[in-house]
Amino acid sequence: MITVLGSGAFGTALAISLASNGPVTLWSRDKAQVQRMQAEGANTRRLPGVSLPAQLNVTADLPPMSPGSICLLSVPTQKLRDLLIEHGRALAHCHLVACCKGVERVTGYGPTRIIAELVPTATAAILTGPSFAHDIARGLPTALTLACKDAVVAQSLQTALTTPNLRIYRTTDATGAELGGALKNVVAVACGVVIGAGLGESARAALMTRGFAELSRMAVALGAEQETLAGLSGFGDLVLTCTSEQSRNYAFGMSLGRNKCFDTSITVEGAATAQAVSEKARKMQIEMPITDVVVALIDGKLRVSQAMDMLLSRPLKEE
Ligand SMILES: NC(=O)c1ccc[n+]([C@@H]2O[C@H](COP(=O)([O-])OP(=O)(O)OC[C@H]3O[C@@H](n4cnc5c(N)ncnc54)[C@H](O)[C@@H]3O)[C@@H](O)[C@H]2O)c1
Ligand SMILES: O=P(O)(O)OC[C@H](O)CO
Repeated sequence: MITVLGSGAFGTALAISLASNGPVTLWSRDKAQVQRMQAEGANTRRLPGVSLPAQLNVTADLPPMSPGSICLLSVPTQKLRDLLIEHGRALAHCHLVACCKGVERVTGYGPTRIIAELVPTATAAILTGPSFAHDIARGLPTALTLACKDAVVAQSLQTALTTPNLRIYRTTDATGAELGGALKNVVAVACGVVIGAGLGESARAALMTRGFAELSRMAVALGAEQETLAGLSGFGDLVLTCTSEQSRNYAFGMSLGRNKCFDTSITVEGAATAQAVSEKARKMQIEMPITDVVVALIDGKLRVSQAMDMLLSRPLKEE
């Protein structure tokens, strides 16, 4: 039995897809939301228009976990620590699969390191790659990367999480998989700004390319393999997130580019990640000009025109 913790858009979508293999439990901390989902047979707040299958049990009571149980942790990265502080003991001997993309603002840690710190007896893994919750929930074909440092566990999770519409690849490079997924969100915010401000698709293509160079520089310095970054969890997700208005990071960037407000209740992982990574890069003396500009725009310290001037006036160099 697979348990998904967190009944937001992504957790619900994964639970729906996994239910085509067998029974799945979807846990939410919010009793009222559970009652609504049970009554309506859908998660109308986060995934409107998609019915919950019969094999999916929605509950506010965390079921007992036997050793080796698979638990997907689908909450925003900035909330993962709170979830594990509250429920880590119940998850002590599970395979914990982070389903979030970000770097923790306060510590600079990625999801697998947060798991390792708070639940050291569990196995930490991450599921990431180009995928919109609505696409997965509607049964559209999607390919993701499952990363776990333990090759044997990686293989068993790959098998368990593959469904008719979810094709899972595996890697032991958890650092590469989680950094690619986290850092592409920052580039997506920047691309949204460019399109929102009417600067054109050529500028976006340049930003995506230089953004990929920037995220690779940082991720490799932190131990990622370049091959992983060029795969689904890095380049693949960068392409999706930087080109679709379905992306919340991209949509947030567009609102910055248009000088419009954005609903603060919407999960935008790239904002906190940009701040965490910009600080880390400064300490490591790694140049991340796009990330720095995203932070300055979010903080209101730069206008879009000034940001573009800063990026375009950098010293000329080899590609
Ligand atoms: N939505 C997508 O299309 C998509 C696709 C791929 C990956 N992701 C990733 O999935 C992660 C979650 O995103 P989402 O779209 O599901 O967000 P969401 O905003 O739809 O849902 C977040 C959920 O987390 C719950 N939550 C927050 N703090 C919690 C806590 N302490 N304990 C228990 N539950 C808590 C909230 O109640 C909410 O149900 C993000 O890292 C995102 O990058 C999302
Ligand atoms: O809506 P976003 O921007 O959080 O993107 C969702 C996924 O990460 C895309 O793969």
